Amino acid sequence: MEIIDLSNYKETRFDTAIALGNFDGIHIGHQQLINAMISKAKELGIKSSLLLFKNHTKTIIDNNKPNIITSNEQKFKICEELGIDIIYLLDFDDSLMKLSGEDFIKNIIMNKMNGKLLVVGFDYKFGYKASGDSSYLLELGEKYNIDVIVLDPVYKNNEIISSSAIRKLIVFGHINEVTKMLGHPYSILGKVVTGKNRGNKLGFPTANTEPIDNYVIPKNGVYITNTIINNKRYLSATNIGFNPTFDENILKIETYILDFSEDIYGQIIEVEFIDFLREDIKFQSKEELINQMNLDIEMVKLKH
Ligand SMILES: Cc1cc2nc3c(=O)[nH]c(=O)nc-3n(C[C@H](O)[C@H](O)[C@H](O)COP(=O)(O)O)c2cc1C
Ligand SMILES: Nc1ncnc2c1ncn2[C@@H]1O[C@H](COP(=O)(O)OP(=O)(O)O)[C@@H](O)[C@H]1O
Repeated sequence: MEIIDLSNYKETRFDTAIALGNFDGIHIGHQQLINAMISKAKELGIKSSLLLFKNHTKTIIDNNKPNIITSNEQKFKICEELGIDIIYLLDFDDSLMKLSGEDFIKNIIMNKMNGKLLVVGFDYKFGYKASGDSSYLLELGEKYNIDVIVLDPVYKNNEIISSSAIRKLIVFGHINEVTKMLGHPYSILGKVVTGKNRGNKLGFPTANTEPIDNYVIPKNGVYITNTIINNKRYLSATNIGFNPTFDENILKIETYILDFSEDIYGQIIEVEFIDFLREDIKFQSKEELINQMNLDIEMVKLKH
């Protein structure tokens, strides 16, 4: 897979099929759309691609940094696994925001990417103030001789699978549902930072992580997780909360990694959420907390 930054680039080597959208989470609906785009691209003998914005469109439109499910780095990895040929990256800036739908198709899709086929979801919106919808895209496709495929929504339990539905499920800690809708575990990439140095003394050192992006944070509690360090996956238990036993006031995401004893301060690790175990509790003593943590680890071993 090739990653191409379109800020100072123009595709002149080949024609492309392009999936358009935000693709936050790359959930099973997104995956179906991407797979449809890849098979059609193969049929036509052109390259399969995805257009992503380097920054979320909302950061420019209303100065709002929305919570995300997947960072761009994670999207690249999933796209590579799906078999996409190219990821195009575009800065979403003021001038791009103000492009009309028609100019977006002419200036970006045609002139910069040699787009011959566009695949979008039923609710795709484009152009200044999201004025263009899928039927307008079909019209423009006719006008400029670009194939356009609009796909129907994908349902799970009578509900449309959407990034916003998944964000809510994450916030409520419904991890099983999240995994079913995503088709892969929800995971947070974070840098290991120092904490209060209490973990080791309790017999449970924890890697405290500072998320690398503005992720949706699951509700406070203890989770069965997998932690990926240097491409190796370890079973782990993650606590999200304010350490109520110690009356702290900073939200921490901290992970005890089973069968592990390395110093990983400063490293970027990935924590995959597998299941919710229990609520965060204020214990009366350190000993009670340690007893409960031992039980948690037993549960992690049993349930994973
Ligand atoms: C599996 C697990 C469960 C935890 N559960 C709780 C809890 O219920 N209540 C609480 O106050 N802290 C809980 N903690 C957090 C500990 O208080 C925390 O790891 C300890 O204070 C170490 O903090 P430090 O990383 O700043 O040194 C839990 C930690 C782990 C790894
Ligand atoms: N099994 C383990 N799980 C998590 N971190 C571990 C483990 N073994 C060693 N470590 C290291 O120990 C650090 C955590 O120790 P801890 O006493 O909890 O200190 P801190 O309060 O700085 O997090 C981690 O950041 C990591 O570098």
